[in-house]
Amino acid sequence: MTQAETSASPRMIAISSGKGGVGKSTVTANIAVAMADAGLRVGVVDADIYGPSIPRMLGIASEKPAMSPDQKVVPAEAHGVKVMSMAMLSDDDSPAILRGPMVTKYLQMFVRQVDWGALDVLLLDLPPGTGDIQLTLAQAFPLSGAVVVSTPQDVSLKIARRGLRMMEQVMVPILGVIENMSGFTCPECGTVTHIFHRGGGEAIAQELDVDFLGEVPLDPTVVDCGDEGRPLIRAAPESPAALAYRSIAATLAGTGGDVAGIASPFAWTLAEGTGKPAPASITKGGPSDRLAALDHSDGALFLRWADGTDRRLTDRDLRLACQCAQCREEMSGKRLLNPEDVPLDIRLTRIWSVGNYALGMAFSDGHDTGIYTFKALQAMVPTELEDV
Ligand SMILES: Nc1ncnc2c1ncn2[C@@H]1O[C@H](COP(=O)(O)OP(=O)(O)OP(=O)(O)O)[C@@H](O)[C@H]1O
Repeated sequence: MTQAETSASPRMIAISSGKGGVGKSTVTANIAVAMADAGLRVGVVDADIYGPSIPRMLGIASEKPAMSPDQKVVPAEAHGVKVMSMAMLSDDDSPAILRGPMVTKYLQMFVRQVDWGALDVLLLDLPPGTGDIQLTLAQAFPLSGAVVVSTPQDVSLKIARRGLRMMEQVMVPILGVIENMSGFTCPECGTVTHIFHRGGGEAIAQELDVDFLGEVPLDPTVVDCGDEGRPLIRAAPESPAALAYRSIAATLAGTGGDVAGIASPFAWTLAEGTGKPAPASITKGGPSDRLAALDHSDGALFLRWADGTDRRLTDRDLRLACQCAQCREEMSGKRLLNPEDVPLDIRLTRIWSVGNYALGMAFSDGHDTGIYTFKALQAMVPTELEDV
């Protein structure tokens, strides 16, 4: 039975890198084909909106995509992999002028407005870096996990470490580290020689307690393959780099990476009773930082965590705890909201998921800019008595 038959949505894996040019897109294209060869239904979102290269690497012609009868974009398909990329929508140069919020908008469209059909895995080739765009993307999608690609050089590994920390902050599980261009494959005899310091990726993985997924050697054929639109895994399937791609793909396809807890995204409108997330199963000793159930009654929100513990917080306590810039001074953390201005009968009106790590909440006073991290919700103690 495939993954898609057992779960409604595909496993969404982000392929990230702290800096550009480390081979993130090449890795994405090759492991996508390796997964498709292994029988998985695979999609790739080329989220590297400023330098989309997946279509070229997979030999996809730059034609405007067709629309499905229900007005969704039909993804391109090559080597058994479905692809959506900015390169398919515009000229090469135009994406660079997009600002951060537009990038997120486009990418949400790439995930939700594309006629993917049934998929087992959706790989997201993220833009390089650890800035706002990457953070927003990690928040916008219910990612099952992220992979960090790095090269063996010290500076690149330091940057990879930053990328891993960023994913940790937004509670995206890190599925592992890939070291690319690790050693040189001789074009004559296929022997791999380590020209840079070896083992840095593995050391970072160890240091941060995540898996080391493998090392892909530097192979001049990779460059020609990328330019010819034929991934190495097809052009030289027995080369050391192709073997590495296949082994990484097998590990990623096999590892859980599924997020325990209620399915996201969701948006629950309390008055209408629409969009309430279904409760998820609870495992003894399960993760305490995943939400397993949400309920609301008598002016209070009930939260149950995946380890079985729960918490009841009144709507007013939640409104008072808002950490947004209107309610808290950013630097000092001082509360700007006067508790006397918050009516005793204030009510929650909407609750929605923010990535895998927080809830957004709207209240009957019209306030809706607060983001409540699971961590903050767990640490909350009722404040109403002392505030009134
Ligand atoms: N293992 C490898 N051996 C040799 N060349 C490689 C290898 N991996 C990637 N390359 C080459 O390195 C260059 C950069 O690769 P790629 O475009 O995949 O990097 P990227 O991290 O996605 O870059 P960007 O910052 O543009 O997103 C390409 O020319 C590619 O062919």
